[in-house]
Amino acid sequence: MPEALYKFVSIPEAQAISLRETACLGSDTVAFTEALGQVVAEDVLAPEPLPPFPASIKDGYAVRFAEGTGDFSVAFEVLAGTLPAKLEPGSIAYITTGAAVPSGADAVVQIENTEQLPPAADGKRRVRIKQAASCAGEDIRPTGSDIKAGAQVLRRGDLIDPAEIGLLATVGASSLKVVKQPLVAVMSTGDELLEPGASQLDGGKIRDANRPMLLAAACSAGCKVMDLGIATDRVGQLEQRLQSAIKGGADVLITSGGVSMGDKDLVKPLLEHHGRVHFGKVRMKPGKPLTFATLDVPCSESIPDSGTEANFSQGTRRMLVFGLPGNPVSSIVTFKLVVLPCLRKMAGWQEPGLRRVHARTQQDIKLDAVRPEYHRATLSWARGPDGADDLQGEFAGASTGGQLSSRLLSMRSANALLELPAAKSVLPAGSTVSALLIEDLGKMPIPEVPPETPGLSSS
Ligand SMILES: Nc1nc2c(c(=O)[nH]1)N[C@H]1C(S)=C(S)[C@@H](COP(=O)(O)OP(=O)(O)OC[C@H]3O[C@@H](n4cnc5c(N)ncnc54)[C@H](O)[C@@H]3O)O[C@H]1N2
Ligand code: MOO
Repeated sequence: MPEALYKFVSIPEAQAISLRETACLGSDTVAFTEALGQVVAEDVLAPEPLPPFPASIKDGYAVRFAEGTGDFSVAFEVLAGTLPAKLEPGSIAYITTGAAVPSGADAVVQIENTEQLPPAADGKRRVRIKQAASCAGEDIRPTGSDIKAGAQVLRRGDLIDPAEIGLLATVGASSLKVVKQPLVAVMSTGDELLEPGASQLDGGKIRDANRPMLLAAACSAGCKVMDLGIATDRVGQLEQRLQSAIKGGADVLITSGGVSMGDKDLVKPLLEHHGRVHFGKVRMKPGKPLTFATLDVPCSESIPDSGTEANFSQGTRRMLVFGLPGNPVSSIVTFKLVVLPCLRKMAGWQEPGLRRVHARTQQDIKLDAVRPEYHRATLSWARGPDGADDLQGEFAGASTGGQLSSRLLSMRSANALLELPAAKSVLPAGSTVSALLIEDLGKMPIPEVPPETPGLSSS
């Protein structure tokens, strides 16, 4: 059915429908070093306490707290990674940070609070404790004070960032169960498209921007990808690539182009032929013809029938298909708003939606009379009214300029989509709007600090 005959859905409806059709993938066991960006599928427990022994927090001397200040002979040295002897009364032991505190000692005095004395007649080192430890246990990490034996260090559903990799290493979890990464196939459609490496643009051609961009977007969402190339506007070409996605085991197929009203907009009919189109028109700008379908396709791997090795039955599986509009900005914006939450849900995220903050607009913005707009903007942190107070600051949302859905430059350095209502009016600069985060705010630009006015600087 042509786009005109589809019922409009809103973006929240489109997100709810596509998420409802999306299931979390199964789990895989992987080496912990390969797990970055994935979601943990089982709780991870610490098999032993950390530190596994009482450990010194400082370079200094292991002492008996009750013996206080005075001159002591240094009985032995404890270096990190060695096993100490017992400390007898009346002596102290040199110790380095992280080394095991000898039994008999119950505090560590840092080097700064001691003084080297001339060696004793038997050649033993002697040290003066000038300032005693203030309590028993000072500068000692007790056994298990960082992590108790049996403690849950990662919970099912946690996302693995570098710190989690460090935790897995700490507890010796050399492999673990994680939710599988979705396999995402991407194709571009359109007779006008050339490979990005094409040196000349003759005869009405342009370079294919969407496929590399969407492959990169899927990669940065932690997915595995399959590049299906460019399909010309012919049913056979689209069909052949669809079959490649199915045979290749793709969980998701993303197409771009060919979803609007033209004679050559063939994606919707193709998806209707093979599966169920859940929506084909979304009340949003950019991205109106966004299309979502589910296809029940043969499993790429044969499933062994119970017990009999020789007998394999062919099951079916669900493949999601997102037909994104061809305009490059519409493609990437609909990817962020609708595809990304589904990829996250498949990968095991508990809260797959985009995060929302408030931002103050920096320019007047003309609103679209009919469609709510997702206006590309760069958020930065604006300081409070006196220009110095970070705690009273807020996000400033600067428009990336012309918002035509062909102008990919409007996505450059955009880290948020301002959610603007449809209205026949202009939203004045200084308005507070909600903004959906589409990039890591840790990379947002740092606003310049205004130069100090002479004579007004605070002391
Ligand atoms: N009569 C109507 N025409 C259009 C309507 C409409 O409601 N009535 N909607 C417009 C809107 S809104 C959009 S968005 C586009 C989407 O169209 P398609 O998804 O069918 O995309 P194409 O027509 O194939 O391409 C649109 C535009 O984008 C360029 N393009 C396509 N693919 C790529 C690519 N891989 N890399 C770079 N650029 C690409 C293409 O050359 C076109 O300029 O439809 C409007 N039309
Ligand atoms: O929906 Mo389109 O993306 O306005 O050009």
